[in-house]
Amino acid sequence: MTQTNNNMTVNPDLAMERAKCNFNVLEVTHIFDGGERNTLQRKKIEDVALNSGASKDALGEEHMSPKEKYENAVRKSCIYATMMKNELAELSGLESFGVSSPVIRRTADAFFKEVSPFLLHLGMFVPTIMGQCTPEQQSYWLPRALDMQIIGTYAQTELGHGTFIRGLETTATYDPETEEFVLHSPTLSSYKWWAGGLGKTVNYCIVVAQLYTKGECHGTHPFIVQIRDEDTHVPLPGIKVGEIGPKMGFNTADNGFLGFDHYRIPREHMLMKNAQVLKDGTYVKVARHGKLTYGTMVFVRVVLVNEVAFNLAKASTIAVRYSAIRRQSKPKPDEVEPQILDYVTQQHKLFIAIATAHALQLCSTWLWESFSAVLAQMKGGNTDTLPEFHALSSCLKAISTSDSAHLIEQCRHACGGHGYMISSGIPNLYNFVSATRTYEGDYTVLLLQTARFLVKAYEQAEAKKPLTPTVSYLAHAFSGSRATWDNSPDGIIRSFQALAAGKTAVCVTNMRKRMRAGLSQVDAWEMSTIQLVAAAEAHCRAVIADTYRKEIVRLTANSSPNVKVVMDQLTTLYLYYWALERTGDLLMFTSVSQKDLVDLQIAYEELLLKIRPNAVGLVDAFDLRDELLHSTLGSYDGRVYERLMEEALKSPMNKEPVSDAYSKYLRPMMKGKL
Ligand SMILES: CC/C=C\C/C=C\C/C=C\C/C=C\C=C\C(=O)SCCNC(=O)CCNC(=O)[C@H](O)C(C)(C)COP(=O)(O)OP(=O)(O)OC[C@H]1O[C@@H](n2cnc3c(N)ncnc32)[C@H](O)[C@@H]1OP(=O)(O)O
Ligand SMILES: Cc1cc2nc3c(=O)[nH]c(=O)nc-3n(C[C@H](O)[C@H](O)[C@H](O)COP(=O)(O)OP(=O)(O)OC[C@H]3O[C@@H](n4cnc5c(N)ncnc54)[C@H](O)[C@@H]3O)c2cc1C
Repeated sequence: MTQTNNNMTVNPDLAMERAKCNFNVLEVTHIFDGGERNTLQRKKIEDVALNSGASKDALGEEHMSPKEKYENAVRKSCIYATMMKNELAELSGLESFGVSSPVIRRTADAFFKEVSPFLLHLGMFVPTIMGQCTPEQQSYWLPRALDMQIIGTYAQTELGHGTFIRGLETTATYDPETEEFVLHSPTLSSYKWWAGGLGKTVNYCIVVAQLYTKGECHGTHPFIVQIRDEDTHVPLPGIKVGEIGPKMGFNTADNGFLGFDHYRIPREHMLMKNAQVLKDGTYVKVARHGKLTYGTMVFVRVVLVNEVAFNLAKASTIAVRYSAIRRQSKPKPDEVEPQILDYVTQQHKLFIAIATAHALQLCSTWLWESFSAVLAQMKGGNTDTLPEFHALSSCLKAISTSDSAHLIEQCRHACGGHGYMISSGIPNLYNFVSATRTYEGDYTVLLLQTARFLVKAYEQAEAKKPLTPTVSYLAHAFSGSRATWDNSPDGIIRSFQALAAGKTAVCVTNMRKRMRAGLSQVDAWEMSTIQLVAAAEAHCRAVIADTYRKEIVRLTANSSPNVKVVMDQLTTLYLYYWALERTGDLLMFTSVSQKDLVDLQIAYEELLLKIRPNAVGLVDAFDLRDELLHSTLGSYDGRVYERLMEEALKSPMNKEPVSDAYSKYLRPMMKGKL
């Protein structure tokens, strides 16, 4: 593994762990990166972007005021944007800045402990222009956006509605006299709320509003709207815009609010790929599927699976390296205190995080490829695969973000008190990832979208109609007997599928019973939603397990024997872990016995011991440079205590020997003079 400083002194425990590792770390790096070519390209990009030191701050972000933090984030965003235009675009094989790649996104993380105020420009503004504009509109807006002559965001959510897009209240009313749309915020709850970069950074945004023309509402549509002067950056007349205030994370993203007072924009500023308003106000629907205007959200849901895999890889790197250098307690009085990584409970907390990072990384690549295939079909006018893809991307977004947030928090627990320090890097990772569970579609809401699809697929299976690939297992849901338990990887995956099918069947049966008892379809659905969410979760676990296993078998076909073994151990660990988490369900829907489960628990514990010697090698294989980790606990050299002390000494509280608070409050109080 290449490090920036080859002469570093490494903590002896970490050095010992690296000597113990029995597989070729670089080979696993290639698997995680999706091939040797990608690794080489990533390293080149990282070298150019990070070796200059431009990502570093003189004073840690955490010691800055909110205003200083924001300004510093803008400063570094501009440096990074300029690098991307100049050096990085060619290196990454991108034609121009803006069409971001995961590697470019990841490298940017070295510049920000929280996030860039440009995240929404790259993440949603540019993709919406690419996905929702006509070719003419694109040729006008895209070059300006890619060149950062304009900076934009995506303002959909309002104070009153986020989930229920059809309930948005902002109106865009067409005026044929002037050939303009009049944007208006009729109520407080209709104010746009949350859009990243809106508070202070952007001068344009995509606004999602209810379209009215000829007195008729045609539902929500996207518009491109200038909100600040291109020269002075002053908000334009009719625009009320500001920043929404401190949050749990995302504090450098200047999330904002936005209101319109009869604000006029040209007709051409409606994004017209999927629907158009002609000069005379006639509404023309172009798209063959009603939900294509939700396309940017689907894109970001796909991207997020990769994003959280990366953040989980970071958290597990920090926690595993720290657990290798940390020694605590003395279970054997005559021996030295063990590394905390030797505790089986610690391995139970951490190895699933490593395995999940791999599982999600591989699923994200597979999901991206499926997305590309769906997009290619849609280009030819065929939207048949969209419902399945919507169901798939919804559940993968929900489960990947939720599992990653949970496991990052588990990594923090694994680091004891020091994990609670901002300088450990884990709190910022958690704050970032826990938000991903909510934004771009809340966890429960998205799983219920998948459940809709599962119920329909179940009914198709019942009617012996053909099923789409991700739910083909439902065809076996009507055998009448419980699935046969078998603890081989394929056997466990079949059991996960049986759980998903069984849970879906229970939902359908209960809904039908409730409807027979007099409930409406909507109420019967509502009463079953706890189980529907559980069914969608089970379906998603089956998809992840199946994809992870198949991809690892494929990707390690030519690997060296020890790499094959360790990758197989990780996938097996993932399967055992989730089987043991779902023992109740397995007992309900498969033939598993109490003895089978006791045996599985023992096999799981033995697997942890087998993985233990390679644990540091496995996180080294994520190949995350120190600049990306921002962590006192997780650096490659393991100088944990030195770094913790160095960081503590940087605290502005340590600048003066006696705090002003002493003379102002403590002394008067102690002397009875307050
Ligand atoms: C380069 C980038 C690098 C890195 C990126 C890193 C970070 C990310 C970048 C930015 C993130 C930061 C900020 C976050 C931004 C945001 O959060 S933007 C706002 C996002 N908002 C949401 O996600 C709202 C969630 N709500 C919805 O999606 C929908 O409203 C809904 C809950 C799905 C329901 O919609 P609706 O009420 O209109 O529909 P239904 O009546 O329930 O369903 C009707 C049928 O339509 C189907 N459907 C719904 N959605 C879709 C879709 N997207 N595609 C296809 N089909 C869809 C639905 O299944 C129903 O089908 P039916 O069952 O056959 O009837
Ligand atoms: C950090 C961050 C950044 C964001 N950035 C942007 C941005 O740039 N642009 C933008 O437009 N938006 C942005 N958002 C908004 C985000 O998309 C919404 O917050 C998200 O979609 C959830 O919607 P909501 O807030 O309305 O939650 P709500 O829908 O009010 O959810 C609250 C609770 O109600 C439950 N619930 C709601 N509806 C249902 C239902 N039908 N069935 C069962 N349960 C339900 C949910 O599960 C949840 O438990 C951002 C949010 C965050 C946190």
